[in-house]
Amino acid sequence: MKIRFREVTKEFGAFTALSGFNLDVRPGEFLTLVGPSGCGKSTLLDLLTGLVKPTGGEILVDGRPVEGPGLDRGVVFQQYALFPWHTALANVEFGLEATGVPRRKRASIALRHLELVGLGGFASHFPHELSGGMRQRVAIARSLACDPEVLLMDEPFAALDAQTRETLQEELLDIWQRTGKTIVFITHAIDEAVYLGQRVAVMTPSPGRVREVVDVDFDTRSGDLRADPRFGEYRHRIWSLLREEASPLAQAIG
Ligand SMILES: Nc1ncnc2c1ncn2[C@@H]1O[C@H](COP(=O)(O)OP(=O)(O)OP(=O)(O)O)[C@@H](O)[C@H]1O
Repeated sequence: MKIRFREVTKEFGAFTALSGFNLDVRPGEFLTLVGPSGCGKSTLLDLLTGLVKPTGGEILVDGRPVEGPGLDRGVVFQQYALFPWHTALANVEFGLEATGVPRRKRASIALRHLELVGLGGFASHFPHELSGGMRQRVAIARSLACDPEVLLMDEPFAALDAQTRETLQEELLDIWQRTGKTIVFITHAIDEAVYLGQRVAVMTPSPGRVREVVDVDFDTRSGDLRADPRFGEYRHRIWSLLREEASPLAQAIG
């Protein structure tokens, strides 16, 4: 297994955010994680990056406990987190500085990754000259340029309009297929989880744990997956799981 969460608990003072959380992620897998607001999705990602320590249990990457942040794990957040005073190229290069890549090599690696996300012609643009979708592409390029084995994504497309979001979803699948990265992708959106994930881990409300992992098994990932009748079936299955877990009040008003 690439990543293992074993009986992970996370408490913030008296509040338990995660309890008995178990999940395995396979090498090269695209796993999506859905759950209600506040169920601990972002906390899980913080644990996986090593920015936060679990209260109990363990998180293993390649069989080794996560001790802190590492270049083997790249992160893309909802907010672009680009430096406004740097060009797209310099933003991607910045990520490479930490990896010890010699200065003269950084520009060519950065450009190659801007090309990978379709922004080869925008290397000298500043973030304010780019659309939201383009800025998020730069953020993805910056993470990929460091060549992490695992890409952790926390609602990276949530702030984008529907059409841009669908375009970026397609592009991300393409990048995943080309690079073979292991991707853990957090989302609120059931459609997005089904479209992107080979498996969808459905979480319970706080304290979060895995309710069920749904295998999403399309014959092929090419073509319009959303038009496949099975897309609707998976969507409904996940919706039902989330609804079963919702509070009686939410069910009554929902
Ligand atoms: N540093 C912290 N101190 C105290 N409580 C925290 C802290 N970080 C998170 N929490 C709490 O832990 C719970 C889980 O938070 P988290 O952000 O992981 O949820 P989430 O599933 O990502 O939510 P959303 O989908 O709304 O982004 C929330 O109730 C939150 O208030």
